[in-house]
Amino acid sequence: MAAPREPEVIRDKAAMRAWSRRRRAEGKTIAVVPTMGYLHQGHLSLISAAAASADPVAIVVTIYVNPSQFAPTEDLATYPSDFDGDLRKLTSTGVVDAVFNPPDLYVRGTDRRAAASGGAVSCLEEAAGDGHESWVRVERLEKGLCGASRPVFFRGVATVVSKLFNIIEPDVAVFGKKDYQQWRIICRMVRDLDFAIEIIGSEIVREADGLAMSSRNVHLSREEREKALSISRSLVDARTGALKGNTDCKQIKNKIVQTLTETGGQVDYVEIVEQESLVPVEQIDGPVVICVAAWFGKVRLIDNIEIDTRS
Ligand SMILES: Nc1ncnc2c1ncn2[C@@H]1O[C@H](COP(=O)(O)OP(=O)(O)OP(=O)(O)O)[C@@H](O)[C@H]1O
Ligand SMILES: CC(C)(CO)[C@@H](O)C(=O)[O-]
Ligand code: BAL
Repeated sequence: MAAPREPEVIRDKAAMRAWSRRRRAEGKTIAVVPTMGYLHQGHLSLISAAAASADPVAIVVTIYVNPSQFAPTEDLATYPSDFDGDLRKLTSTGVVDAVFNPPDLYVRGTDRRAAASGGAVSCLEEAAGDGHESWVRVERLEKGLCGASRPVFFRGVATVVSKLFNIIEPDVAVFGKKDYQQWRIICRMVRDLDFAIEIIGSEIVREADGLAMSSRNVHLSREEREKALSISRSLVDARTGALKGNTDCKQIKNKIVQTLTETGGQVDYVEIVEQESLVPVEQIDGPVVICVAAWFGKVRLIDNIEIDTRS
């Protein structure tokens, strides 16, 4: 493990771009790990993947809770944050060179409604006149799964990630497969819009008992957390069953819904889709991923498991 080293904290877009260009001029590959902070081992695994992606490499971790990916009914206001704790964790890795932590990435404009809420609108839909109005959409991939219940989510993600790419100008960007649809959408966006950036998808990091690590887990009570283990357990059971020949998707989905519901979860969706296209399938006979979103108390959790019955 590398010796602890405190990263440089950069809050200004122009300073960030200038920093990246200096590092590139020194011959370094720039790798970025976009996050919303409140870091855990899942995030640190993305940093390890960034460190392994090139040599010499300069690693930038972004910490920015992007308002435009939250609908007004969602949890922007309660999203956990602990910048000092994050900085300590990043320092302890010894490999992070810079943290990009901008106060705001959007031009708010002078629209009266946005100004009335201090410009701090949770969804930028209302920004009008001279405010932000340009959006990146990955039209088909954004529709299903999380896109069905989070209407502005992927538009906000694709847009803010494009902005981060334009500011940081990375060669490599690392995303977690925990947010499977998000990872696939970013891959498609980079391909379609000719961003010269290699996207690395990094495996899900779990707690010892199987729960996928997530910043939002902090909001689970002890009982909710125990019940939420039914997500990873039902996914592992489904995979074991599929590898033994139980490949009927309707049956598999019904079983997962039943397990989650019986343990007190409220299911948002359970879907079995092709890994790259995210098109739903009826039978598992190629590379698929089972994706789940479910509420435990006030916390919406997502998880997934990849299955390839041919391998
Ligand atoms: N358990 C995990 N394993 C691997 N990658 C992860 C894990 N949790 C988050 N990531 C990845 O970290 C990046 C930043 O995610 P984010 O900051 O939203 O954290 P998060 O834990 O997913 O938070 P939440 O799900 O509560 O929004 C994303 O690419 C995400 O997929
Ligand atoms: C990619 C991201 C940093 C964009 O805000 C966010 O959606 C996340 O943390 O997964
Ligand atoms: N990890 C994805 C960020 C979000 O849920 O808003």
